[in-house]
Amino acid sequence: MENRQPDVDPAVVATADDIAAMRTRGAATIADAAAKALATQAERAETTQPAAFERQLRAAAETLYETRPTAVSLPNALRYVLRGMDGETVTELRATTIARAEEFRAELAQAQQRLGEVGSNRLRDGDVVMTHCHSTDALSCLEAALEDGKEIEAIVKETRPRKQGHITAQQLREWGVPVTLIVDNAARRYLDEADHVLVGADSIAADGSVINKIGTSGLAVNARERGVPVMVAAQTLKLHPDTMTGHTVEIEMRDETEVLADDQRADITGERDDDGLIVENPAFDVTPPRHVDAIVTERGQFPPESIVTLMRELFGETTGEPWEP
Ligand SMILES: O=P(O)(O)OC[C@H]1O[C@H](OP(=O)(O)O)[C@H](O)[C@@H]1O
Repeated sequence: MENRQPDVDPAVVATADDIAAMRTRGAATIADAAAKALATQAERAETTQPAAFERQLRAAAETLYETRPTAVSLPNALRYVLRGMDGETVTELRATTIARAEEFRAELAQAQQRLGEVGSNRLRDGDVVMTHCHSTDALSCLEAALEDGKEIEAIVKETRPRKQGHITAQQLREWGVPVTLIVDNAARRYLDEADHVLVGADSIAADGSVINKIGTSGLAVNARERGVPVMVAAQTLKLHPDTMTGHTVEIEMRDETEVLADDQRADITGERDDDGLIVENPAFDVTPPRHVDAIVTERGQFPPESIVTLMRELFGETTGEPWEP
């Protein structure tokens, strides 16, 4: 990423690059990396002027924010850290910002653990869980169930195009969970063997819609038809405050080469200079609340339609860009 903000520390730009390229990915992991990057910016900011310090922190937040548009955990993290930046001097501003970032990261880990315990209560000994993509919140539920001594099996969707299902399979096998890996197209067939669909979320809208990895909505529709409950594991950090005031969540469109490599495109188009072949690569889709049974958070589980009450409690009616004072 080109550093258009001269005062932004190279480490922050590197974090932003990693998020944009998905070397750092997953909504919670992105939030954690962003908070850490703001702490680094605070540590390294070279100025004795409080106003310049604040400007640099806001510029760093903007650089991080511009990486990927869908996971609201990113702006929520930036907003949380910047709201803790307080003091009359650079020394005070630096200390409060770093402390706030550390507090955010600790709370993130705790929330994920608490959420896992709630989600685990929905799982019974011997259950088979179908997963989509890789979600640390969803895995936390499985980890807690295993710690409770429950035997769990998993059907893991590979999740085209980036195949993050492999990361899920790797983690589950490390924990000793029997895993059946399937291509996405086989999901409906294998739903007959599943007791739950368990997915994470990048954002939750005020009406209870779940924005998650592309393919989640089709899976949820099929699960409903088969009578398999759909459980969404999402820390309250995934609640999207702007949706309370009518905004929609932007769906990230990623590069076509994730779907079709250049040589594969050439196989299709041959010698033709073919602009009639279009590849679309949306990273996320929207699952309406009627196809979701429960949203599991660190504050308990909620039917999707009631999530707005929690959002009001947590955010009030305030929104705005994360770097705005
Ligand atoms: O926060 P946790 O639960 O780890 O992940 C939540 C979601 O983030 C991921 O997005 P991507 O892979 O970054 O595009 C997946 O869609 C996953 O379900």
